[in-house]
Amino acid sequence: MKTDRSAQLFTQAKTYIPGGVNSPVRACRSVGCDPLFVHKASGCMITDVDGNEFIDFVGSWGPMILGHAHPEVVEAIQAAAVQGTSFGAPSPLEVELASMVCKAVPSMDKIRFVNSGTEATMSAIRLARGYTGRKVVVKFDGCYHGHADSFLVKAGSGVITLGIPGSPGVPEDIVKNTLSIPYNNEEILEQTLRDTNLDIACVIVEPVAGNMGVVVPNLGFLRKLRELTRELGIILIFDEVITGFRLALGGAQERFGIMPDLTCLGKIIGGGLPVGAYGGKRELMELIAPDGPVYQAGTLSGNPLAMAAGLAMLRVVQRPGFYAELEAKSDWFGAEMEKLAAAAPVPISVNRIGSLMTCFFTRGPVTDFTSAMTADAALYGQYFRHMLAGGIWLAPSQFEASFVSAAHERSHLQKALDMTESSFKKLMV
Ligand SMILES: Cc1ncc(COP(=O)(O)O)c(C=O)c1O
Ligand SMILES: N[C@H](C=O)CCC(=O)O
Repeated sequence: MKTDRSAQLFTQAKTYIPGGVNSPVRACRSVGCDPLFVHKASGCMITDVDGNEFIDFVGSWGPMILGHAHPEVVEAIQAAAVQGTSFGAPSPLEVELASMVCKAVPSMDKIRFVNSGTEATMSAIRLARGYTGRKVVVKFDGCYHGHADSFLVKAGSGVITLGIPGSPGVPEDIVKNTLSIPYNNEEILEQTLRDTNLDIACVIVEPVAGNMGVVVPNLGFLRKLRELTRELGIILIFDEVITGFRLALGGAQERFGIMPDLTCLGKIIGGGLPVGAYGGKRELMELIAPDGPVYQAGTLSGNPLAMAAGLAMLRVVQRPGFYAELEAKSDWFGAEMEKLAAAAPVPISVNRIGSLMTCFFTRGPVTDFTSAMTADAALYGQYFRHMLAGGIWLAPSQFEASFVSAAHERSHLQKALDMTESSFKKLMV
């Protein structure tokens, strides 16, 4: 594969940008190659600056549920752009998207738009602390909630990929108010939440973990989490930045029938433009300024281009049969992957729910951070490189999700399966 132009750009990028990238996992270090620079993307295809074409299973880390450059999304952005790109004042599109999201997400009465998933989670824990008057945030090992100080404790995503245990620059005083406990472990959960020495304001959870690779929760664990937090007056925050509008129109909460107090969103609701949001019960959301004293603001929040893109995307996903179709093809794809994994020369464990999947290079089952960490990241690196050479664009880390989109047709998925079969055969232990 010719990669001269990407190599040139990477050299130039490293001169001006730390590691040559604007988000660490993109540097592809854990999979042993340099990043390819993207020229364009359309549907489920992505084309690099050297003209190589790939079937994309990253989808910009989740937002592109319709595939790239969906005509209705592009048209909406163009139409919004000619009216002005930011006003710093309310505009009608925000109201329309807010009402659409609140109607779709079962537990959400009110919503506040921000500019990223990180801003959403950071603001949600501030609100939880403001409401309860308590300090401690409980999270789960291997879950990732963005890069705000409070979350960089046993975090997932790039933090695992790069093997960074915490992060310099995050004061001890902040970290001591974050408690990270194992995912899917009801006993430790109950012990922790009932500990009267802890001043717990909230629990934040990915209702399906996507940032240590995909880890599906035991329903009993999520139910227990809901019961205990309700009983103990602790705010339950679902971080649905990945799962929102992906696992169902109403996200994981609709799929599992478990309602949090606050929900964080991002990715799909911005149609591929920078966005985040948090929302929930009226009584909580009315504490946010200017209605209440919990301050949170943003120059570009409710940006008209992001609102227009999000609205266009959400209109499409609400069409009859959208999720049933995405689910059916993901089920078929996942089942075929499981057959290939079972026949592979090395142990591989496939975790999947709906259109989210991770092949862990370990015997499994992978149910939490400890079992995810038994995966052989070097073997994943080999797999990644074989797949890339065969025209398949996967997440450049063992500890991330793959995403199937509405734009993937059976032929694309079959090509990915064929490449997977031959890549598995080439793996060298
Ligand atoms: C579950 C989850 N929460 C929060 C974030 C942070 O979102 P962002 O990268 O938009 O800040 C991400 C992704 O990065 C995520 O996957
Ligand atoms: N795992 C992250 C989002 O879900 C990956 C995105 C990033 O941090 O670049």
